[in-house]
Amino acid sequence: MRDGPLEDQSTFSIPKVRSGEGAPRLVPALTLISHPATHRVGERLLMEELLGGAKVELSRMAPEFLRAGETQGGPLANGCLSRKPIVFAPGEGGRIQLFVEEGGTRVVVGGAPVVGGWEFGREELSAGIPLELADRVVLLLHMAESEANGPQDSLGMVGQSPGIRRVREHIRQVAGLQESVLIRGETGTGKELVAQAIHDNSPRRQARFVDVNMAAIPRELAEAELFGVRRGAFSGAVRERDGRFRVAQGGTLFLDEVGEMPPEVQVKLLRVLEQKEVYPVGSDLPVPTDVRLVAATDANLEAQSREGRFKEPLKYRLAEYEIRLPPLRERREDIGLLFFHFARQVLVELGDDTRCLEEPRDPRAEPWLPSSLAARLVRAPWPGNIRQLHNLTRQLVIASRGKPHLRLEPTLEQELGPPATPLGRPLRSMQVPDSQATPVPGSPAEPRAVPRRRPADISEQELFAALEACFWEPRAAAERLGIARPSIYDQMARWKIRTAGDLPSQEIIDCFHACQGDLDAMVARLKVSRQALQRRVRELGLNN
Ligand SMILES: Nc1ncnc2c1ncn2[C@@H]1O[C@H](COP(=O)(O)OP(=O)(O)OP(=O)(O)O)[C@@H](O)[C@H]1O
Repeated sequence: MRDGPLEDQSTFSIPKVRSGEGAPRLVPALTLISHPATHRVGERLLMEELLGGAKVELSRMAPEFLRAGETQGGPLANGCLSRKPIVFAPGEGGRIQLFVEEGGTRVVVGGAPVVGGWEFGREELSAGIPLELADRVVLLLHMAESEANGPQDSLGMVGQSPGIRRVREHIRQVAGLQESVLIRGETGTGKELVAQAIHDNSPRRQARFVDVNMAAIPRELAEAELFGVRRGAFSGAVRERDGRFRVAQGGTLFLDEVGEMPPEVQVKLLRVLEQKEVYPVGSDLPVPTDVRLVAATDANLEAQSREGRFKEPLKYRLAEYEIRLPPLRERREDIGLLFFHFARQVLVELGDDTRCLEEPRDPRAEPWLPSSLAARLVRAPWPGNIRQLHNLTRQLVIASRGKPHLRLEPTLEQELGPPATPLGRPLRSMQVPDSQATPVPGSPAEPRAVPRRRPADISEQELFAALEACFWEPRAAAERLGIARPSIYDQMARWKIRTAGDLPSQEIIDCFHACQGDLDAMVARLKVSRQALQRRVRELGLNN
């Protein structure tokens, strides 16, 4: 009796592009999914410049890729990539353009080589676009959160995506407390791993972590399993038996698939949680209990409550703190890291050589994980989430034993979805726009997707919305609105929208202290261009 697919139950804690105070800032980014030096996988390049209207050039030599929260990294540095850069440029309406010169690095997107100019839409960007470079390196072009505060202890969980970083923060916040925790997320997203991490980081770590899967216990035995049995309580009960509560005394009891709990057991569990004592089946004598409860579900408990199948008060008791796990399709940037983590595990387990995970001496050698396969992994639908990726990695590695490269057997084809679906569309112009230069009005050489408009026709709301969507960068907002760049400043003055230059020094100083110097937090509060604000902060000597 499982609910169908969730109504996006596990996703609502994942930030979308939002604005306003405290909202995460999304920046176009490139994350390494596959690289012949597999230890580089997971490093990323944030392309902040695109938000400010400038372009980013990517070659073998520059720029540097970093792991989220770290400050030291390096360029792609693979001999098969050209020194001639490929170029990323901002398009209209949040789109991103890619320019590949002939004779430079070969780039394959959606199964087809890109030559000249190409453009990707916002929806494609939020799903993530794999770019195969020179058949050696696979990058995911996507939107990432810019703020990642320092390296994190993994807590046994692989991944650097904002979703998994947030889950780790939740675990750290709640582990040391006594609160019950409800972990929600689709099947295979790692709920049990989170429960274990909570226990391992709690003061109860020396006592037991007891795991009960409510879906695996026959209904009629559920009560006895949890609360124990007194001898003679029913015809089969010849011996006294401790329930799971008793076994977990002093430790953590993990109730997996809690939505499957029979209603009569729900009532008893609620009483146990309220009175902190259990009644074994067939006994009137309460036994005091000291157990921390962690529960997990992929079911829609709210719908079950409405239908009378799950006691609402129990839901509140179980969810004194709630953690939601993102599905894998919303953290595709972690797929490379997870794949190589599982592949290493399997190789070690099989006693096989792990040298295939090191950078080959010959830079022309094909990588162990072919780029086209890495690109397919990153775009697959993954309804079974990390468990499915784990299983598929195992099968791939085992089926390819003794071969120089991983090969996708026809039996695994179906799991990954269609081999290559087209992504993006070609641009009419092959020219990289000089995005730093002021465009010549009406120049026939510059094709424009947004028609030119009279600045006076732009309403206050429209101007504000464009600035907000462009993270308060006037230049980008002007492009978006289809007006000349100098005009946007006139319009901002007309509607009394402040620029960083208009802010009184004292306001900047106060905000700097309130935000503890976090520039992104200041931008969210003051609603002005980041670059310009940074200049003011520097001029005021606040950085020192
Ligand atoms: N972040 C992660 N890093 C490494 N392995 C992970 C991660 N998340 C999940 N896994 C692995 O994926 C598999 C499924 O995880 P887990 O059993 O915790 O999922 P679940 O959400 O509890 O699944 P279900 O709802 O089906 O019980 C396990 O092998 C687990 O070790």
